[in-house]
This record gives sequence, structure tokens and C-alpha cells, in this order.
Amino acid sequence: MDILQKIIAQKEKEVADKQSLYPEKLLEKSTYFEGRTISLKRYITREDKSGIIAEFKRQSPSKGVINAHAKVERTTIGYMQAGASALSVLTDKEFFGGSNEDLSTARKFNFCPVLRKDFIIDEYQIVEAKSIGADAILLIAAALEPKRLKELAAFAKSFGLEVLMEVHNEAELENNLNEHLDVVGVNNRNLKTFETTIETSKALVDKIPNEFVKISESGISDPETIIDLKACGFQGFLIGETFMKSSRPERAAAEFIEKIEKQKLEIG
Ligand SMILES: O=C(O)c1ccccc1NCC(=O)[C@H](O)[C@H](O)COP(=O)(O)O
Repeated sequence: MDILQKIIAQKEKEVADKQSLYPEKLLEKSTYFEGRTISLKRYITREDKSGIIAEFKRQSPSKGVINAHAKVERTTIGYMQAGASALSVLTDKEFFGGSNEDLSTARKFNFCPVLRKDFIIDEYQIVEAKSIGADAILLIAAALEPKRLKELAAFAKSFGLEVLMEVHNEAELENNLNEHLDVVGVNNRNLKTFETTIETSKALVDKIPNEFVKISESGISDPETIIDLKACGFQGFLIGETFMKSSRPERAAAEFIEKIEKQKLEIG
């Protein structure tokens, strides 16, 4: 079993348990449920923003504990003040040490799109995403059959949530493009070896139709890479560990974004 299969097996159990404890009817009573969402694709492409989706990530299967002490409120507010376009919050507890409360806290203190970073396999998790204040969800092509991915994407859109579809290769991309997607992300992390390479993004960018916002995810550790990925056609960049491994992730994000702005000026 690879890591994705392990995570999905855990999600199947979690969803069944949660459905009996907190049925959808209960989730629908959340104040966020009727609220409007903020467009992830619009914020990624805003001229006055960096295109960076800054992630709150305490730990990961590839790196273990990254930051056990960071506070969601201070980190996410700092990320947005640094010039991030949007926030990504891991809500998986078992493998990433996250929680729904982390996302609700980010939602409460920031006016910006918040992506629920989790492993979605069931409509229940989409209702839950809306109830905790998310604006967008992630659907991972490697974890779902194309028909199922499309059904879940359509379901999310019916609640006003935007959909980021993540792919690792050309086959996943070609088999899963559909009209309910907003953003297509190429994940640079090989989930079998955990190695990351930006070449994965570069190889796929031209194959993503231009109607979708294009983002590159994982293993982005220096501002030069952003300049390079932008030149290839990417509009957004999902960054977690590079910021979170600092004792002050928000400062690391500010320094990173400042360097991109400087380089942009130098390039003209
Ligand atoms: O990060 C992992 O180790 C991981 C392992 C298995 C499935 C997913 C995983 N990460 C989720 C992500 O997509 C990343 O958190 C995100 O792209 C940011 O990556 P990074 O900047 O490398 O932290």
C-alpha cells in the first residue's frame, strides 16, 4: 500500500464515523453554510498579489513534524500581510496533524480564499468543508475514478465551493478534465518516493487548457523557482514546508515574497 492508499483507507473509516456522529443535517446549521465564498481563482490571478497559496502544515508523511508550535491565527494573518494570494489549511489529523478548527480559525481571521487541504472521497467531506468556512476544496486525481471526481466536483460547485484538481502526470490530467474544475494543480511530489521535482510541473503546463488557472504544488523552496514557473505559464504556487519549517512561518513568507518582488523589478 502506498501512502495515498493508506490515507484513503483512513478517510473511508473517518467519513463513516463522522457521518453517524455529526450527520449532514447538523453541519448545515453552521453559520458558514449559507455564506458566500471567496473565489480562489480570482485571488490567484490578482495583479496585486504574489500568486502564492501559503499553507498551514504542522507535519507530513514525508517530513514528520515540521512545526509543532506555530499558531494558526498569527501565521495565517502574517501570510496574508506578506502578500499571499490565498491560504491552504491541512485539516487531516492522522497524517498531517491538522484539524477542522485550524481551518475555521484561518477563516475567522482572514478575508481571503481558504482551501481545505484534505483527501476528499465523499460528499460528506464537501458539506463539512462548507460548514467550517472553506472556499475551495482539493480533489486528487490519483485518489478517485474520473466519474467520481467529476461527481464530487459538481457537488462542490453546487455549494459555491471552487475546485482545485491535482494531478501528477499526463494521464491523470487527460482523464479528469471537466467543466466543474476551476484550478488545475500539478503536484511535484512523487507519492511513492516523496521526491519532488519542478520538472513534473514544467512537463505538464502546456497540456493544461488555458480556461483553468494553473498552479504548481510542493517542493518550491526558492524565489527563483517561482520566476521560472511563471515564465512557463503557471499563475499560482502552493508552498507549505518552506515557510512552516521556520520558527516564524509568516516572516519566512514575507522574506520570500519580498525577494520575488525584487527579482520582478530587476527583470523589468
Ligand atoms: O507533504 C507530504 O509529505 C504529502 C504526502 C502524501 C500526500 C500529500 C502530501 N502533501 C500534501 C501537499 O500537497 C503539500 O502539502 C503541498 O503541496 C505543499 O507542499 P510543500 O510546499 O512541499 O510542503
